[in-house]
Formats: sequence, structure tokens, C-alpha cells
Amino acid sequence: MAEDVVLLTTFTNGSKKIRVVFHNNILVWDYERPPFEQKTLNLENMLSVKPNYLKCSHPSQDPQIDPFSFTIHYGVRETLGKWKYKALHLKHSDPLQVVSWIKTLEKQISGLVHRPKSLLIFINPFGGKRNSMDIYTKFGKPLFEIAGVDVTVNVSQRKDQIRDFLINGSLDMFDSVACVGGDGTVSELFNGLVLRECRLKNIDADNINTPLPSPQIPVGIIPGGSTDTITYCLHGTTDPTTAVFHIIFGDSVGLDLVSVYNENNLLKLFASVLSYGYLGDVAYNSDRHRWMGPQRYNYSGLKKLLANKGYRGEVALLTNTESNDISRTKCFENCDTCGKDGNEEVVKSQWRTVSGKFFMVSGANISCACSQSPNGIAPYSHLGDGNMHLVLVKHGSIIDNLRLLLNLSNKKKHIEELPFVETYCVREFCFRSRGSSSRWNCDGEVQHQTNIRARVSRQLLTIYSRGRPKVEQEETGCCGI
Ligand SMILES: Nc1ncnc2c1ncn2[C@@H]1O[C@H](COP(=O)(O)OP(=O)(O)OP(=O)(O)O)[C@@H](O)[C@H]1O
Repeated sequence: MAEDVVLLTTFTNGSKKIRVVFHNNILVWDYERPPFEQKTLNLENMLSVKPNYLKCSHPSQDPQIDPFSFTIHYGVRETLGKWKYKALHLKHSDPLQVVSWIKTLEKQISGLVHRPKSLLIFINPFGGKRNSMDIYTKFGKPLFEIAGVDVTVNVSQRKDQIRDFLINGSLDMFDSVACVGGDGTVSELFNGLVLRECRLKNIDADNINTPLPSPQIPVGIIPGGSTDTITYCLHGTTDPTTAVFHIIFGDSVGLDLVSVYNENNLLKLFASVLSYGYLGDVAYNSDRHRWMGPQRYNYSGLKKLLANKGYRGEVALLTNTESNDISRTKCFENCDTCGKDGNEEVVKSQWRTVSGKFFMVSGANISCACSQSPNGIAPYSHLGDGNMHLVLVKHGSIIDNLRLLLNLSNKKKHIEELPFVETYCVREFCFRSRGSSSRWNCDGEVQHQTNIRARVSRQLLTIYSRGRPKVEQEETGCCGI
């Protein structure tokens, strides 16, 4: 914990005089001449404090520290919850003042012990627009350098390499891991970490009756995919700079994960959505058009929408309450629902069965909001409440399907309003196909087994994020999912 100190000095910034106070871990500065604007900065939003260097007159010269000036590097949260990098340059004629400020602020920042110091970042060069490496170089590297985070980069050479590395490789040198990629890359990271923990603790991951162990290492996510739903739900934006700030700040949230089994084995864990029918077909079809980039989802989405296939099935679901009503609270930063102690809840769980012909069956672990679907498929699903929302969309006409997609892309609408959609808050569900079969879309990846069982593990992972801020969301692009 950072200790309480007081500093008060008048510095110069260019030709302006600035009075700067640091007290109660808050930095306040105001200009002595117009504009008299006052600014405040919490210690928790500071990245670092560094001395400035004098300009070298010759390339062979070592850079010399300027004893009269220093810079405070920090982040500011702007509109739409995006974080932006800022720097405050301060100058003083007395070098002792400069040293005292640098030393004191450095000490206070180093007291923020939850911040990552040694980070292993996996980069998937294949996802999204194939620019994850550029995203890291442009948005990640400079900020990590400023914040003094020691980063080791591991570029994945093939599918599942990140997962395999995490299961068997050594993480002894790192206090945190992260990835740059889309939901499929994040899924590799999450699956690898949980399976690694099973290996270390000698736990049979395939046994559905054994609780999965929780990896202690915190995880960061920098978006570099096509949809980046998980990042959007965590931070409320897919802005990579914002994601980097969330990692550097070191605050975290607990994220539920859902494990999916067939009769004998654990197939996969997912963090966002497991979807059968329409979205399963879209995932299968779009994978074959990867060359189109993110547009492949719109293309396959439209094609499968017009095909309007329905799939018969039976869903057994384990709910916490007797009624179907789901709590209509959204998951934002400092969420009360996720903060509750799961063991305190009086749980009256009961199984029930729903069968019929479905256009889509989705188990949503989070809201699955993204820039194209601002509320997502399960607007009231929480990051860490130990439940998922099971969304059953009955098979109907193409018009119904269009209404579904328009509803999903409209920030003022929620999917539960549609008469052919039912949502249940569940801890577990089991699906059996009763006719021709589709596939499952598991965090954007195709799963070919049809009959599955899915179970939530509460807050299995610790993710670097301060949570999604309550702000107006961005305008929606189009109606693709
Ligand atoms: N080096 C690699 N070569 C090929 N595929 C890879 C490699 N590294 C990871 N993958 C796989 O690439 C797939 C796509 O990656 P990712 O999900 O990150 O991008 P995306 O599908 O464009 O984004 P999103 O899932 O957000 O829509 C994932 O299945 C991942 O396992």
C-alpha cells in the first residue's frame, strides 16, 4: 500500500508557472495565469515518473540526465471509457526539488504491488486483420516501456501453440500473462491456463464432478481479432491502448469460465458464448472464408439467415430460482452482483427441460456485447456471478430472424423483448439433438460434437480490468453478428 506524503512546489512548464501539490495520493496542479484550469490525477492512474534527458550534440554521446526537469506519465479516461496517454513535463531551477519529486512519486508508484512487473505476451499473427504484431508494437510496447513492465513476447506459429505452451511450459519467470488476438486466441490462453493448473494439481479435467482449479496468475487481453467480444465486455471498448492501460494498472476482475463436456471428456472451456444452430453454422461457414477478413461474418451471417434452418433438440437446464425471471442488472465496473460471495446465496437449484425446434441455442457466459451488437445476446449476463444465460431462439420465419438481428444491432433494444426468445439464468445445461444436427460455435471456434453438457465455474480466472464503465456506447455499424 502506498504511504501518505505531501509535496508542494511551483514548477514551470514552458513559459507557464504551475503549482503542483501531491497529497493523499492525488496530484493536483493549476496554472498561475489564465487559463486557471485545475487538474487532478490519482496515483492509481500514473504510469511512471522519469527524469528528462538533455539533447545529445553528437550521436556517439551517452544521453545525459537533465537535473532540472522530469515528466509524469499517466492515463486519462476519456469519453466512451477509452484511456489516453498523457505526460506532464515539469521544470525547476533547484535540482533537489526535482530529485525529491521523482524519488517520492516513484516510491508511491512502486507501492502499487498488484501491478504486473514481468509479463509474458502471446501474439497470434493470424487473427483479425493479421496485424496483431503491429498492434503490440504501436500500442503495447511503448506504454509497457514507460510503465517499466518487463515484457517477453512469444509469437504463435500454429493453432493451439499458445494453449500447448501454457499446459507444459514454465511460467516461473513471469508474474502475469497476456495475449494480442481475438476471442479464439483468448480461448487458447484460458484453456491452456486451466489445463496447466489441472496438470500441476493432478486433477482429472475430464471428470465433470471434479471442480476445476483456478489459475492464480492474472491475465491481460489486448484485442487483435475480428470481433473481440471478450475485451469489449471487459473494458466496454476494443481500443488496444485502453486494454494496455488495464493491464498496466493491475486491477482485476474475476471471470467465470464454462466447461463443455461430451459423455467422456472435457471438450473445451469458453469465456463468451457457446452457440448452436445459426451461429454454429455461421462459424463453420465463415472459417472457410477467412480470406475475407472480418467481413466473412457478415457474408456467412446473411447466407445462413436466408437459409433459415431450424434444429430440433432438448435442453435440460439447471436454474437457481423457481421462476424464469432474470435479474435485469447489467455488469459494469464495481458490479455488486459479481462482488457477492457465491457461497452466501441460498441456492434452490432445480433441473427443467425445454424441447422444440430452435433457430439458435446459446449459452452466454458474458453479455457478448461488441461494437456491432452493443447489448449483446445476453445483455444481463455478468462476468463473475457464477451463472450463464441460456438464450433459446425458436425457429420461425425469415422475418423473425431479421428481427432478431436488427434487435441485436440496436443499442436501445434487448433480445428478451422478442416473443420467440426465452432466456434462462443457469449454472449448467445439457443439450441433446432430436433430428438433423448443427455444430456448436465455442468462442468463435467450431465444435463438432452435438450432444454436450456445459457447466459454469465461478470466477475461475483473474483478468486485468477495472471493469466496463457506465458510459454511452458507440454507434452500431451494421446488423452482422
Ligand atoms: N500462428 C497461428 N497460425 C494459425 N492460426 C493460429 C495461430 N495462432 C493462433 N491461431 C488460431 O487462429 C484462430 C483465429 O484467431 P483469433 O480468434 O484471434 O482471430 P479472429 O477469429 O479473427 O477473431 P475473433 O475470434 O475475435 O473474431 C484461433 O483459432 C487461434 O487458435
